[in-house]
Amino acid sequence: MKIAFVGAGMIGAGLAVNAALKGHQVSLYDVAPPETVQGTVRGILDSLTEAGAVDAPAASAALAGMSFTQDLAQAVTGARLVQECVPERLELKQATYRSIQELVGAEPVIASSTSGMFPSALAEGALYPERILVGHPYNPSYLLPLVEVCGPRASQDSIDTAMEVYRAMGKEPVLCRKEVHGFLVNKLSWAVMDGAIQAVADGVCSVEDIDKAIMFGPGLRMAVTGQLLTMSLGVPGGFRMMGKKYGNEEEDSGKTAVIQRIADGVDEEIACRPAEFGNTVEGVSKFRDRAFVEILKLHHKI
Ligand SMILES: NC(=O)C1=CN([C@@H]2O[C@H](COP(=O)(O)OP(=O)(O)OC[C@H]3O[C@@H](n4cnc5c(N)ncnc54)[C@H](O)[C@@H]3O)[C@@H](O)[C@H]2O)C=CC1
Ligand SMILES: O=C(O)[C@@H](O)C(=O)[C@H](O)[C@@H](O)CO
Repeated sequence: MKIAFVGAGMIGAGLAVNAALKGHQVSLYDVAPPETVQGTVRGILDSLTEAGAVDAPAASAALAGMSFTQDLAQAVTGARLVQECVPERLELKQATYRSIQELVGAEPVIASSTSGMFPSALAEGALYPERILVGHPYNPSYLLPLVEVCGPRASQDSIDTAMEVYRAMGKEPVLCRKEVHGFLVNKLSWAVMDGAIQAVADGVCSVEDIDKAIMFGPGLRMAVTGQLLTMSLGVPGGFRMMGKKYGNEEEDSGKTAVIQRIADGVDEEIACRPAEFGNTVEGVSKFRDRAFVEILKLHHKI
């Protein structure tokens, strides 16, 4: 399938490389000269090759499958999805969508990489607002799998198409059902950043120590088992027993319904995991430990 990337800087070029490495037809449109964008793409492919993520023939084939243009019509015509990655300016994004939809109508889904703008604001004034949603990636976009899809007012076909295209790019799309500040995890990422800044500002720790604390503690766990599964693994009996273990039984008594919902969700998450990643509590714990060992070896901690 053809996927177009409008704005091919740090984020757009990275996502375009993902799509090209999966064999899709990829077009990159930017106001910068094509050779500038090609240079960005080559740099990403070199990084992936040096890191052992791809081999040189695959990198060359990916580059050959990409077209670089300053002609928007050429870039977006025939695209299933247009990933918008222009600078974080609302008017610029809205003008970009109008230009795209004037050229190709409601054909492509338009997904914005925006860090925090709401899809309803982005779609204001659009010819086909139901085709506009957010597909928020994480830097470095050529490696981090997450794309947060958010579009409560987009059509179901638009949502389904975006999820399908991201999976075909090898990404891990998750659906953010409501327009909330920071979507699913930018909100958490910004909260961690604010907390880290405050700890340093208050003289509680150094910059290096707060980063070490995160990367060798909760950050390492989150990288392998998220947050809710992580906490569940730390308590015999799982999430249902958290209050008892940490002495919050009285406080938790008022949250029984949500704790039950989380515990049931963790049980389902474990059961739905592929066997090789562990689909029992014991299996997940063993997978977790294997993953920690590999990461800690890179940090020369093992
Ligand atoms: N950098 C990051 O860590 C992340 C950024 N984002 C979001 O992704 C979007 C892009 O950010 P970056 O890639 O970091 O910015 P960037 O500045 O690296 O790339 C933006 C690209 O857009 C091009 N551009 C400017 N005006 C244009 C126009 N009218 N039409 C087409 N292209 C145009 C620029 O030449 C540049 O190549 C922003 O909305 C940002 O908030 C999302 C996740 C992470
Ligand atoms: O951190 C990321 O890669 C993304 O969440 C982003 O959108 C931006 O970096 C944003 O967090 C900057 O505030």
